Amino acid sequence: MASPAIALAFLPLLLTLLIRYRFYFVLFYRAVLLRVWRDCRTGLSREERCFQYVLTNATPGDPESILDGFDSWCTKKEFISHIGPKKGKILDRLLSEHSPLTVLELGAHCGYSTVRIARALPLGARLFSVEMDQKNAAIAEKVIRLAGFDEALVELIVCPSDEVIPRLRADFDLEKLDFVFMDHWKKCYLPDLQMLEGSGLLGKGSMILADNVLFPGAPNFLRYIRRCGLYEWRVHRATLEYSKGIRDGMAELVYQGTK
Ligand SMILES: C[S@@+](CC[C@H](N)C(=O)[O-])C[C@H]1O[C@@H](n2cnc3c(N)ncnc32)[C@H](O)[C@@H]1O
Ligand SMILES: [Mg+2]
Repeated sequence: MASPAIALAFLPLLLTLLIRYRFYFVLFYRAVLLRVWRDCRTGLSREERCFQYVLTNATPGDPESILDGFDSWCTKKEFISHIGPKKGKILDRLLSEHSPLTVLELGAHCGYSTVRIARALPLGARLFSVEMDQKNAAIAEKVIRLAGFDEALVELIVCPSDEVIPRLRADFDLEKLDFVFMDHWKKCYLPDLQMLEGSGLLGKGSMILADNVLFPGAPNFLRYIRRCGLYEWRVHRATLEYSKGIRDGMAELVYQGTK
């Protein structure tokens, strides 16, 4: 007799939690449960499913239609953590304001942000995109070439960031990085930033844009940039890609070094 009464007593609390955290429940459903179910049903990864959709719906050589294909899939079908159209517009604006000639991207995944960056670069620019997962990189490579970008503009480096950063100067003939987009595992943001500082590739005015610093979050990275005194910085507040109601942000850093 006691259990229905206990259940009733907890009902308001349960409802409050459900309402307060509804966006996180939706994200968990879309990013985890739906993904596992579709992986089993199709025998494909979510990246492969997404790529198949883009391939059938986008126009080769047209980066806009490729980005639209990704956005449409990720909004209507499955969550994939591309930067997405809303935060993507902040990235677009910063690129058009700074016209960087040498760009490093950490975490290409399926190549969505790679295409987004490449299409905004001035003539003669080079984009080095780093992705450590072989399967993701294989999709990214196809997406980049489908968008019409050749290897002179976009070079995909299949390697963990901490192995490639120390080799950038010698192996890729780089003197200075004008723009770095960080969107790989959040625990790598701080060590990779410090490795970039040590490499001498950051010069006065080099910009670093780091995605998802509020969700999933990169607290050590934010603490460091607040204290180190090497950067002018701000956080662009936004919502998580392809989600409503989950607060996220991108950190924009401008290196104040002397080079
Ligand atoms: C959030 S996804 C990147 C999304 C992509 N930037 C976009 O907006 O379309 C993160 C990717 O970073 C890759 N990654 C994570 N840590 C890495 C590292 N240390 N070095 C290279 N790639 C890494 C993962 O394999 C994954 O594909
Ligand atoms: Mg991201």
